[in-house]
Amino acid sequence: MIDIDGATVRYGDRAALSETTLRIAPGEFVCLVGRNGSGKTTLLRLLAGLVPPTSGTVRVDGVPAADSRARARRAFLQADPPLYEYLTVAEQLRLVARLYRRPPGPALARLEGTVLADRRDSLVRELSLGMRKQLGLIAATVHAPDLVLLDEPSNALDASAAAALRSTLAQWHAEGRLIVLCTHDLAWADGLADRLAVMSAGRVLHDLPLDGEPASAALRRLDPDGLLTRTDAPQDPGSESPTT
Ligand SMILES: Nc1ncnc2c1ncn2[C@@H]1O[C@H](COP(=O)(O)OP(=O)(O)OP(=O)(O)O)[C@@H](O)[C@H]1O
Repeated sequence: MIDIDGATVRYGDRAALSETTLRIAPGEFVCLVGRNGSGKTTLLRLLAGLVPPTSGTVRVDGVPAADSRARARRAFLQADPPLYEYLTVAEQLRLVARLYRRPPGPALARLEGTVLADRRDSLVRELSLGMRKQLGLIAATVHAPDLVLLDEPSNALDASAAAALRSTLAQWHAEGRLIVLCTHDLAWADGLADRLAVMSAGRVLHDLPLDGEPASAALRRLDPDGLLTRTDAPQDPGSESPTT
């Protein structure tokens, strides 16, 4: 269970999140959408315990997001995953598995069927961005987390890696894990997400259940001119009163 209550995050003078409130039940799959700079990554970083709220609270299963009990059950796939550049692919996974006191075998087995299958002995610094993303996802989830946070996970993936990721996410969702994914590609929500959280100017402006409807259709009804997601839209609707 995620409970963000009136959370503000400031970077110096700039409020990246402004009194944001969002609740997500166990097992839900929520897609965060919104224009560049609307606060999606900051919200994920807040949930990952990487930035503290300047005011307000963020709790994961009743404990603050930065608490080690929350960290042990959570994975965060960042847009460019932090990896040890001078380890090989296999060494990276062995190291992370060891840190979580897990056997490395299941993580290494997940390389099969990916472009990394024959790159186990390549240094991480020699991998392409799409390869790094695939390795980053396996490394971030060696501990079978119940809460998975993903920042633009499909960016740089080819069609086959993107399809594999979708099927992994569908499986995790079916297993009851809570998933929060931020994306500019609304098609990613289709058939996967239960809800869209539409962000603007540092707030969740709309919390939109999908009920099986394609995300683009649901969003078009709410926002026919695309003001909330188009990067070339003329004005920022986040200055209006929030409605949910
Ligand atoms: N480390 C930082 N220092 C200062 N300002 C930051 C920092 N990170 C983000 N911001 C600011 O916070 C606001 C929200 O940024 P954030 O990265 O959360 O948006 P986003 O919705 O993820 O954007 P995008 O779609 O472009 O990835 C922006 O105004 C951004 O300039």
